Amino acid sequence: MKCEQWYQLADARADDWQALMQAACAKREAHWGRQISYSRKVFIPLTNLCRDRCGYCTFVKQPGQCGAGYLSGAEVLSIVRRGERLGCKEALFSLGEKPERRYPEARAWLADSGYASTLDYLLAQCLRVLQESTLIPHINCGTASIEELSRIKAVCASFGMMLESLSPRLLHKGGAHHACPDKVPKRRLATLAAAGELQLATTSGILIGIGETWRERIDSLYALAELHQRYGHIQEVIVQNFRAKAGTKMAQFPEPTMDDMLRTLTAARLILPVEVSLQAPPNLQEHFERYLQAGINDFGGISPVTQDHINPERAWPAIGEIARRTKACGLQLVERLSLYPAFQPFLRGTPAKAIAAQAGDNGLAREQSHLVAQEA
Ligand SMILES: O=c1nc2n(C[C@H](O)[C@H](O)[C@H](O)CO)c3cc(O)ccc3cc-2c(=O)[nH]1
Ligand SMILES: C[C@H]1O[C@@H](n2cnc3c(N)ncnc32)[C@H](O)[C@@H]1O
Ligand code: MET
Ligand code: SF4
Repeated sequence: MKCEQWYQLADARADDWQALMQAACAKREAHWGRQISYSRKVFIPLTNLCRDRCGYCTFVKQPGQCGAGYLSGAEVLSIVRRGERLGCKEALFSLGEKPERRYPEARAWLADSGYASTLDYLLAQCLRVLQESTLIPHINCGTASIEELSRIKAVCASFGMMLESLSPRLLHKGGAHHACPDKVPKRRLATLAAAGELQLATTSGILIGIGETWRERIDSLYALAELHQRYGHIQEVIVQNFRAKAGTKMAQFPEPTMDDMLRTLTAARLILPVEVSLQAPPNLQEHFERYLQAGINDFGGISPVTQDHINPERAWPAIGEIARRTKACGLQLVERLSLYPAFQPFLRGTPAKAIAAQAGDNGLAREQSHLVAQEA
């Protein structure tokens, strides 16, 4: 289907969508089979300070609202050790954008600790996790230059940055991305392209229901598909539904419905190349198993240890519960590693060794080496 035809589906009838959802499921099954994956992770909010002000975000804090401003090395390691004990494989470092450019407090903390920037501190913590634990960092630090990304590549297996939306209107006064230099679509696209140049396995995605139109949503999906066609580095695309949060500028903004999610996921599955994993989070909607009917093959990072620091009021369903509801849909929930196997050749040095150690002894074939062998 052409881009123009997707635009026109904005006001399609339920019947039309039924057939498209079936096509999305058939496409999923042809490549991913009947297995739906998730990654067992710990979430490490290295700093809640951020120079941006997204209208939907409760993660962001001001100096004085978040202790020292940064987690200490000991705090990071303590989260990681708890994760190791519960079989986690991924350490998701998620943090605010370049807070030292906004806050003297952040600059002072970094200088006292011997670091020139948040990125330097992040890289030091990731290296330590890589060297001293069995977990592998997945870094979600926002926009970055190609030089920064090449340093990032040395200490992780994969990088994540949501495109969010290509809509430039969201940057206007009253929009979700007003006063957010790091949410300018061009800068997001440039970061994703630089990751492609470096052959850094990348997770991206869109946040839906933040004021974008259906057309803009389709444009965002096409932009991600084109990036992957050009560089081959997009390992997964997340379609995440906006949740309104008290205390934010968008507290009264309407949330996307289940139908919005199903239609967007269907479009994503049919627009993106099939080898790009399609992920939706199970904790942001009651009947998340319905996403399976729109062609997703992955539920993303789920933690038995930490909360979802981005959506702290939305507890993850227990992994057993997700497995049960997936099975009731005729599919099987399986654990995967943070890096998909097609991307192992991207890795060099320490991250390559770490992934080989995680993938090496699971007794599965190479193409399934990102899956964790199930108990008999
Ligand atoms: O628990 C969460 N994990 C989030 N993840 C992690 C994700 O669920 C997986 O852990 C990774 O995709 C690795 O598989 C993100 C990763 C990104 O690269 C970009 C955005 C997100 C957003 C979230 C999120 O809101 N909550
Ligand atoms: C880490 C990712 O979490 C997403 N994110 C941030 N705030 C919210 C919210 N209120 N609802 C849903 N997703 C959110 C953004 O897409 C960000 O990139
Ligand atoms: N601040 C980064 C971003 O918005 C990381 C995720 S939000 C904590 O892209
Ligand atoms: S979503 Fe990320 S960039 Fe936006 S305010 Fe929150 S921490 Fe900052």
